[in-house]
Amino acid sequence: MSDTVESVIVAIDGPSGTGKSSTSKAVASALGLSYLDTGAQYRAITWWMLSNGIDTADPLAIASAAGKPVIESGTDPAAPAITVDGVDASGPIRTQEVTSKVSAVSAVPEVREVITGLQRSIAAAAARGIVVEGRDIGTTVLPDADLKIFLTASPEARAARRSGEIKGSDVAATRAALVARDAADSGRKTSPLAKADDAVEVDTTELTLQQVVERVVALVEERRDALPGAGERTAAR
Ligand SMILES: Nc1ncnc2c1ncn2[C@@H]1O[C@H](COP(=O)(O)OP(=O)(O)O)[C@@H](O)[C@H]1O
Ligand SMILES: Nc1ccn([C@H]2C[C@H](O)[C@@H](COP(=O)(O)OP(=O)(O)O)O2)c(=O)n1
Repeated sequence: MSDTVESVIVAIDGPSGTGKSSTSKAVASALGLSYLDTGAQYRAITWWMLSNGIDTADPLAIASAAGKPVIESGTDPAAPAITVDGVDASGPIRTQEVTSKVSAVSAVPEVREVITGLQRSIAAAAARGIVVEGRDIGTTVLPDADLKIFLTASPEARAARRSGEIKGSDVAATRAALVARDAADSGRKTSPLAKADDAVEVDTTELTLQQVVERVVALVEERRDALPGAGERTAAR
């Protein structure tokens, strides 16, 4: 291992409830990396559209408004933060209303162009490296990431995890909503949810969160040790 710790970019993609957010935050904290929740950004723009009376069933209206909101993401894994036009949006982006509209809004190419640009500039500014989680990070946003992980889990496990977060929620209804959102996210034309050819797939169905985190941390360390020196690497990019 070299004396200097190389900057490393990690992409973690997968469907809802596979453990992307929990794993990414824990891996970033363990390795001293920045963290970016790209789903929160799509939720934030969706919240802005709803708050500003934009019809989320009208792709043209969404497209023409896509550049208006100012979305800022914090990158501290211990304190994830997101603001829209300077207002804290971390609570409102998790409502059922936003969850039910986010796939339609995030399928609009103009929205993806704006948000993808933001994501690339945040990743480029992360001096020690970053863990970026989403749906199209390994395929589209950061195709040169040093390590790509694709998390999966059975729909049953994912629904049980998600319903565990909301008191009194119905597992069958949660499962149906998850499967519908995955189908919309995987079926859209512009950068759908997909596993990159060079991603490492980790099925988390039978693993604890701690086991997933340990596996990903080991993969990052292995990859980081194999990276060329910082000088050579900068020149190569
Ligand atoms: N391997 C795992 N085993 C059990 N529960 C998990 C596991 N990974 C994540 N969870 C839990 O499942 C829920 C969804 O995880 P989250 O990280 O938000 O998934 P995603 O970001 O992929 O939607 C959270 O309550 C989290 O604590
Ligand atoms: N890179 C990304 C991240 C999220 N999205 C869209 C599709 C997802 O259904 C929504 C919400 O993502 P989020 O990661 O918050 O979803 P869950 O945590 O699984 O509920 O955003 C996307 O299109 N591309």
